[in-house]
Amino acid sequence: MDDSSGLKHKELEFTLAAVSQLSSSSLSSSSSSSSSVIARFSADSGVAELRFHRDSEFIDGFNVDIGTSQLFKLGPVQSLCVSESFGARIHLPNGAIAASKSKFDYKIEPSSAKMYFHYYGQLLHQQNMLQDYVRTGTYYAAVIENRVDFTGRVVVDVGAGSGILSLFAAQAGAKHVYAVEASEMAEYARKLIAGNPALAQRITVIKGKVEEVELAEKADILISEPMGTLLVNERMLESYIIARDRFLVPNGKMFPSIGRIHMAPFSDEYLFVEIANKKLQEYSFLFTHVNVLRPSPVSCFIKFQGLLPETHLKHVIYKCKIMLSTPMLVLSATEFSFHHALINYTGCTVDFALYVPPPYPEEIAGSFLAATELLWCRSHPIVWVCIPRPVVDAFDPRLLVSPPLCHVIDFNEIKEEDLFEIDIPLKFIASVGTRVHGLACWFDVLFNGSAVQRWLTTAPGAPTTHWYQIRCVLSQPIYVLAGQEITGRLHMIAHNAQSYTMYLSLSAKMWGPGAVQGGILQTSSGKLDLKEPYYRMSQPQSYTMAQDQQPQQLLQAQAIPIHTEDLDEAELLQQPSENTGPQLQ
Ligand SMILES: C[S@@+](CC[C@H](N)C(=O)[O-])C[C@H]1O[C@@H](n2cnc3c(N)ncnc32)[C@H](O)[C@@H]1O
Repeated sequence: MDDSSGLKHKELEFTLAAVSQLSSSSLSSSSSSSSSVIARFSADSGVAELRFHRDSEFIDGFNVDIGTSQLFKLGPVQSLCVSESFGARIHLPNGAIAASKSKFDYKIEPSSAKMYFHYYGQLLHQQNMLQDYVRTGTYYAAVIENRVDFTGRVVVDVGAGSGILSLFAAQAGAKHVYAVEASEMAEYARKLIAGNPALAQRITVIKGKVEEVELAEKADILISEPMGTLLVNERMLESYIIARDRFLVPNGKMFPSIGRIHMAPFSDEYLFVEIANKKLQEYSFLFTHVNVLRPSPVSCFIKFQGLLPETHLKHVIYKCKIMLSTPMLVLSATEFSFHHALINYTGCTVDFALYVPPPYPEEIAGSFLAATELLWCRSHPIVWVCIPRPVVDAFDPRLLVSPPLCHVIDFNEIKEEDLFEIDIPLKFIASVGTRVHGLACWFDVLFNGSAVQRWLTTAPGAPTTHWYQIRCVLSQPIYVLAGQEITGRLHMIAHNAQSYTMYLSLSAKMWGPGAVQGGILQTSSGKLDLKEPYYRMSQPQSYTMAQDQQPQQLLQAQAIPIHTEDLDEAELLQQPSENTGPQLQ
């Protein structure tokens, strides 16, 4: 703020609707009595700050430097959370300043992060990725072929997992590799790397989040495998970008450096019918019935009614568990704690109890819960509604209705915030007359080495990876004729369960006479949660092509020839093996 405006010493004041996430020692007691807390923007000492006051008293110990802060919207209606980019400075009573939450902690729900790192802390899941020969082999080839980029260089392996990419980088002659891994897998990585003494002396495993750890030196090159389903699921790309900003020297290399999301409309009657049936089944139990009992404290019993197949039980309980630890963010005006989850499962009914101490919140809003929305209405206090999930499987590329278009994400250039909301306008020309049932998506990434450029692709028709492909099924099909234009939008909004809410709409534009008016004939839209896609692996694989029918370039891609003289090192790689079950990525 400049002097001439006269604003330099002014303060802007507003009363907080709710305080629930401030947790310094001095504020913790006020978390539920929000009405008397006032937030005040000030620019006293030239530093714009947000301060909190209760009963005219400045609450010492929690003030936010606006210059280094970010605003996060927690839900469509509810409050904004203000945080500092590099962790809030909490002034402790003894005068020390403690770094508190990191960027990761501010945007990711703790229960989601806990489950996420627990998943990656298990060897089974690392093994599943290691055994994806297309994935691991392409990384290996890309690193070994581009020795020139690694030799004598400092490398950071972002999210090192088992440490496999660190070993590749060290093999390619890296001066030193910092393997940063937040999960318990870091301990295994240490052991695995120690088992390769020739390389181990040039690798340091650091247990922690890339958003939080400090490194002794800057990196010349970053290597990482941050890709989730549809490239962006898990929101690990943001950690890759943060690592770039924290550790990489200017003009340093990123392996991979570019990601592309490819999209095309598809037609698949079998899938459409299957999903339509599944929806009926899910809705039948996701309409919840709520009884409010009034002992002290007040408890609500939520009963799922209707058909609950065994296969869904795990899913439902899992959701309940997510709810157990997350509602504080939504119910910012009140304490909201669940007493315990599952009480009873009798064939087709699941009950669980939750305690809601009065006063009841006026409104609950938000869609941060994975695959669910929690809505508030007075007559039935809580309604839990399912958001459809996209489908993951390998499909025949002949199901595509038009050539794909792609959305490019340049890892060298993109800002972390650019990934909070991804908005892709869609425009296709139908190659055939058919019914369009949804949008098919896949991705690829580029290793832009100085010697060899290599793409890792998850395209339909290419050798299958553990990512397969993803399909968003519309609630209504759209009829198109060959040559007709299909327009639409894929709008993805990141949520704090490390994934995205997807808003998809597809429309068929008028074709033939009258087309110049640009009229829309039919449109179909839907909302999906990318967090836990439906793995359709129990179904017979829709796409199985005999070896002799495969295009030559695909067979070549599967073999992943490595252009290097160090073929003895290539022998370290295992042979391809089967992919197993559902996974995060
Ligand atoms: C997809 S796995 C890849 C593992 C290994 N690099 C590989 O290619 O086999 C991603 C890994 O990154 C770790 N990870 C995710 N986010 C992280 C973060 N913010 N800081 C540190 N590690 C992270 C996960 O725990 C997981 O082990």
